[in-house]
Parts: sequence; C-alpha cells; structure tokens
Amino acid sequence: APNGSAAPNFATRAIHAGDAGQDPHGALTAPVYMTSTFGFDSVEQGAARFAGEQQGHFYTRISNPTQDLLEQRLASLEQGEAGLATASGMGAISATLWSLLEPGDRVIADITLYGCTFAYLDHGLRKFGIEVEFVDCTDLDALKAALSDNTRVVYFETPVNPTMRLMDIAAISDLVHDCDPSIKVVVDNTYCTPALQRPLTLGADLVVHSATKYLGGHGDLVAGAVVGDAATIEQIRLVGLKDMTGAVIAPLTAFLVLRGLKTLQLRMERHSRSAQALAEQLSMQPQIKAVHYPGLSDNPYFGLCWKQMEQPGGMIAFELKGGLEAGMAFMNRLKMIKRAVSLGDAETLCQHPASMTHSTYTPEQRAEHGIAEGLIRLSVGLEGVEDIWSDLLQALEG
Ligand SMILES: CSC/C=C(/NCc1c(COP(=O)(O)O)cnc(C)c1O)C(=O)O
Repeated sequence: APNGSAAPNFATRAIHAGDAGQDPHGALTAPVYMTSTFGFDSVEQGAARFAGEQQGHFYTRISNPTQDLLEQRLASLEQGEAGLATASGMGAISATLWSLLEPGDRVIADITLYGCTFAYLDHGLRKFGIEVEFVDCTDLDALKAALSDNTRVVYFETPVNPTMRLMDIAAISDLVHDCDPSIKVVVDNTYCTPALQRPLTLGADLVVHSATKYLGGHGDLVAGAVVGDAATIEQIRLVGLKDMTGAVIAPLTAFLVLRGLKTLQLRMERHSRSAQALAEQLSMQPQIKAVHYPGLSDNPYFGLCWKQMEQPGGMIAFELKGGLEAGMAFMNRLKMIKRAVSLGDAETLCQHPASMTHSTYTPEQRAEHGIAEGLIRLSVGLEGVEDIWSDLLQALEG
C-alpha cells in the first residue's frame, strides 16, 4: 500500500469539493464567468480589494469565480492549503520559480526534465543570475552534496518525462528539509496526478501540473496549476502570475478542467490498467530492446512505485533493438495511434523525445541527461486495449 494512503473519498471530492454554492440559480455545473473585470459598490470597496483588505474579485488576471472553484478543488485533491490555476504548465512552473528566486539563488533540479522546463532553467533563469545545478535526484548522496547556503529550490518530476525514472519524494523532502527547512521542494506531478500520488502528503512544499494532460484529460485545452501552502500560493498569484508572467487561465478553460476532474480517478485507473498490460506485452517482443515502466516487476523503480503511487500510470517509454532508425520506421507504421506530442489524452499518442519534446537538449546533453536517441514515448489512451495492442504489434512486425 502506498505511503500517505489515498485521500478519503478522492472521487467524491473531485466532483464536489469547493464552494459550489456560488450560483444564485442553483446551476449544477460551475458558471463560466466570461468577464475581464468586476464592479465595485464603492471606490472604497475597490481600493480595499486591490489592497487585499477585503475578499473579492477585481480583475480576471488575478482571480475569477470559475478559476476559484477549480483552485479549491485542485487544492483538495492534492491535499494542499491553496491552489492557483494558470494558462499552461509552463505558466505554472515559471510563475512559481519567478516568485521564489532572486539573483544569486540556486536551483537544484533532476538531470531529466520535460524539454521546456529544462530550457526555462538552463537557458532562461541562468540569464538572470540564478545558479542552476542538474543532479541525479535518485542519488541522495549526490543531492545532499549539491545543497548549499544559497539553495532555494529543489525541483523534479516523478515519473520523469520521458525516461520513467522515479524519485523518492519522502526521502528527498526529508533530506532537503533536514538540511534547510526553508528550501522549497517542488514536484511536477503531471504524469501521476493526485489520483495516483500526492507529493504534499510526502513532504514536498509545492506541486505543479500541466493540466493540459490528465487533469483536463481530453486533449482539448492547455492549462497549468500549482498547489501548496496558502501564503506561498498567494505570493505566486500576486508576483509570478499577476506581474512576472501574466499566464492567466481562461474561464472557459477552467470550466473544462473542472469537467475533466470529475472522471480523473476513473480515467487514471483505465490508463494504468491498459499501460500495465501493454508494457508486459511489449517486453516480450523480439524487436524490443528495453521497456521502461515502473509496474514491471523487473523495473528498478518497482518497489518505489508501489510505495508512493496508487498505480503505475499511463506512460511507457521503450527502445527498439534497431535503435533510432527502427524506432522511426515503427512510429511511421502506426495507424490508429497518433504521432503527436502531449500526453494524458483519451487518444493513445506516440512520439520521439529526441527530435520532439526533448529537442531543447543538445544531443550531448541528452546523452548526459539519460535520454536515448532511439527512445519512444507512448501515452496509453482509453481505447480498447486490444486495439492499441494490435496497432503496436503490426507496427513492430512491419
Ligand atoms: C511541446 S511538447 C508538448 C508538451 C509536453 N509536456 C508538457 C509538460 C509541461 C508543460 O506543460 P504545458 O505548458 O501545459 O505544455 C510541464 N511538465 C511536464 C511533465 C510536461 O510533460 C509533452 O508532450 O511532454
């Protein structure tokens, strides 16, 4: 059984948590407040809201009632005090780090990150005098040695996009906070969602998401979120979102993410069950060199997977014996499965990290950061698993 056992009635709170009493007409679904701005009863009320002395909306870049319900629901699901929804996952990540960091500070990040997160750290933050150190965070000794007086953030994904390594959230959080309780441990929980793992219950300080993926769940939106303690979330809202990025979520998008959350647990169960079956099938095929899936009993992260995750999730990475050339030919033979980036959609998606999602790394950096040129990433969808398998098999057998 996983640590920090599943929050009670997760599925119920994914449908009901938050202030649903907001609609005077009793509408069952969240009203979509398509408004840029909000009127004040008096100048004094406006001033009080701008000053934060009075609760209430004043401009949709800072808050909006539809967004507010989504933030309450996400905070409940991740078991955090507060949440902030954003225009994209990169919006959540950049608004968070812009709020937490100043020149001279140091960020320690795992060696493998989603490509644009890597680019934001490696090509972006460095330009503003922030030290960035990439460390294999599965190696706690290396992580401890990298901690320094000016370290303000430790950042990682688990499972990692795209290589499927797992990080021990509790062990990392304890190690970092034993060294300095003020260091923020920031976990990107996109691959799992709170349906499968809740980093805040394992000692992390903040959780970020690309809500574009499983949270929305239908490949029809781009959005992000960050969840954590109320004070830090308020700082990220008023600094990182309001001023540093402007990465505001649209009210209609917030509505669509709310709708996605209602089936999140159901979908994650199906994604995981299908991925487990497909990973086992793939690993038995003669063309396959390696399958990286934490639900496989010979996977090096199998124990950690069942310690901190409810299920192994819907993402699989694998390599063919014929390397990159065979991988490209395999992907070009797929019929139902879409050749597309992103993940967590109802549709099964297949892509080539080296030339797509992780092309922000140079080939040398990919080698250094453990991303094989021939690696293929599969986001297992909600189609009949037998249909997904028959497409994979015909493409393998070429
Ligand atoms: C152009 S590639 C398509 C996007 C992909 N990933 C996104 C992503 C983000 C950023 O999230 P947005 O800003 O909502 O895309 C943050 N964190 C993680 C673990 C992610 O996977 C992708 O296909 O791997």
